[in-house]
Amino acid sequence: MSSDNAAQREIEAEQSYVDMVYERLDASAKVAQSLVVEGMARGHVGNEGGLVERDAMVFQAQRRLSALNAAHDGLVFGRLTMIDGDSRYIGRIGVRDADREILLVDWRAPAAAIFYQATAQEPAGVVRRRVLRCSNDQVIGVEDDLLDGENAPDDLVVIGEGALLASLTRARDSTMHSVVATIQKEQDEAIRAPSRGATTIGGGPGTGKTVVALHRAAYLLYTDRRRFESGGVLVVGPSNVFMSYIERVLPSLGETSVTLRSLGEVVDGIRAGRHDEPVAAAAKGSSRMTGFLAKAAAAPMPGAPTEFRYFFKDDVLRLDAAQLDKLRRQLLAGAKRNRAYAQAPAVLVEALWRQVRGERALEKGRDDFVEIVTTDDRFVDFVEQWWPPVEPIEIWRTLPDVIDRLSQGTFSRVEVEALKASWAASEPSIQDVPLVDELRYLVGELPEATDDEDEAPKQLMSFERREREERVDRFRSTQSIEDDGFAHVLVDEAQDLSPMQWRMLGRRGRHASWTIVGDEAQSSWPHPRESAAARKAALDGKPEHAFRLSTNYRNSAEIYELAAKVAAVGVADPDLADAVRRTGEEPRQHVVEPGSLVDAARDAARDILGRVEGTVAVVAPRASVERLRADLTDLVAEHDGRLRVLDGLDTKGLEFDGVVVVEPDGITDESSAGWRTLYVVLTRATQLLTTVGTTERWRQRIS
Ligand SMILES: Nc1ncnc2c1ncn2[C@@H]1O[C@H](COP(=O)(O)OP(=O)(O)OP(=O)(O)O)[C@@H](O)[C@H]1O
Repeated sequence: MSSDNAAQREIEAEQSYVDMVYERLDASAKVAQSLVVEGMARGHVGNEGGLVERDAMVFQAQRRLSALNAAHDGLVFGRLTMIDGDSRYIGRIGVRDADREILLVDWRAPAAAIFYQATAQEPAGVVRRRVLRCSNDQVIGVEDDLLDGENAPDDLVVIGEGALLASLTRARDSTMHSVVATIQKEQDEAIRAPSRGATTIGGGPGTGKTVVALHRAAYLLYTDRRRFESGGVLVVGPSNVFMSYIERVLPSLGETSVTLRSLGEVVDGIRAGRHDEPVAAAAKGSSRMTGFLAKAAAAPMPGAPTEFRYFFKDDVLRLDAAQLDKLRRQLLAGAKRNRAYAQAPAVLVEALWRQVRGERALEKGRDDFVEIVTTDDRFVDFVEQWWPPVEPIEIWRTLPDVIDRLSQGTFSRVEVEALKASWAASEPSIQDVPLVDELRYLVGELPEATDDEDEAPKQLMSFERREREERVDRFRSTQSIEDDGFAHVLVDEAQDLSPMQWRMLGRRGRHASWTIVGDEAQSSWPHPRESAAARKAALDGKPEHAFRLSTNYRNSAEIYELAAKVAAVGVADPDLADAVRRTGEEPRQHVVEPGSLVDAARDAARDILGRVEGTVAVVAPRASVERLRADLTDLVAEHDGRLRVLDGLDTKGLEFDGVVVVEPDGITDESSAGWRTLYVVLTRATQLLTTVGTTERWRQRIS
């Protein structure tokens, strides 16, 4: 029998088992669907109990349905043949037959752990590990590992060269895929680590840190669904491009309840996608910002009145700037700015009452005075201007105007100018988001508005109702800070987090367990010590458990050898990974005249596009990427979806079959973290790498 025939026979045999599992999956989906319909019908009963019951039932059934649908593609991916002849099938979710017998073991269940843990040295009762390659519900191939040849029956068929290699050499597309069928032992250990304190996953580029962390999120949800689903799991990555790259992994593992946010989107209501230039970015990320922001959060809004005059019977009552300032401090000493909103009228009225000397007023007494003043539009208008409820973003907009006055000595002249220039753009950058978050916590929230006029803060009584609601609604465009906490926080590319970003995430993970993924050698943050201190504060004494991944599954050995030399310039003692896959394709380097740089980049991209099947990136320094993108519009359009033009920072965490690096010296010169950024860029390529530059100082430095 030829090996092709043998493989075909095995595929057919597996297909009949897989068909049976799909039949059961479809039956479960039908049950879930009918529960949704039944649940909806219960709503028509009309009483409150019926509605609550309906909501719970429909919610559960719909969740089950979406998990079943999400797991459909490639549902069955593994089979263990045990020493006693039994078989165990492993899949994205668990499936039982009509008699509740297990047909498919969920990959996260303890019974599936040996699928990942068994090795030829320690087979743990497994004779053969088989990976089923499927396209939707069709088995298209099998790849076997014989783990225990001595105990294998004579007729055991072993096919293929191993599933891992087959999966590593596939062409890359625009999204990351689950690696559930080929998780390696050291990766599995990090995935299944208990959820206590902070689990850190380190290792060089391409070692699977991201994909492992995502599988870990799915694992945690499986092991303690109540805790993690109700408390929430937050996954934070560096950029919007990165988030869309990873967004399909968890749904394909049947998990749809995880919150994915890029660093520019952590605060509700803000979607920032732009990086600041390095000087402004470093200043905004520094913990020196905290003191300045605290002052800005306490300062009067620009244009706030500095005096109040009030004519009352025989008196002219007056609060001057110094008195108002004192009252302001008194209010802020007692509560956060927006919380003090309700107390402001009382404090002002009290200060005015102390000035009353006229007999007529004194005779009528304090209560009469308070009643008259607080319902007088002149007073109400003044309070509204002097102590308005503020959105953090409104204070953020004042920063360029107050920085000179409020930050004396904290920032250098160069930093102040860079900050002002960056704030000239009307929308926040990625680096501004933690600043807005800091301000949210500094100013606090308004007390809940109430529909009952009597309970509403007094100062609003004579206001038009519509105006009040508008203001309060606007304020609420930012979610309540009480809702920020999560049960688990997973941070990817953590080496890049600035101190201010750590503070922002720390607030979300105060009571959470954490998974922290990173590689110092890829860091683009220039001040690691300051960040380490902020990280420590964010984790607040939680115990850390470290895992290190050692094999680079992404880069060819040829590409990684070049990149590793660049890493050694960027950081002392980089954590280098073992890249074992050789392709015979050495990276190419071209040096050209400045006038032909764009043409050379275009030629290199065209060449690579012709030699790989999957995605290609052209990567340039930040300062020139927009221009290059415009120059290459036609090429990008011609290769719809396969070619992207990016700057170095935007390539974080991504991978492409081919990469063209334009002007590497421009990338290393860009910031003090430039060499590490170049290391990141070079390690994005799975197969082909070409550099094109007008100079080659970087090559001389590493040779
Ligand atoms: N066990 C595995 N089986 C198949 N592919 C894998 C495995 N582990 C990792 N990979 C693949 O290797 C590539 C790199 O993985 P990933 O992006 O998670 O690495 P990383 O360590 O986060 O990299 P970087 O630090 O450079 O961003 C991905 O294509 C991933 O699917």
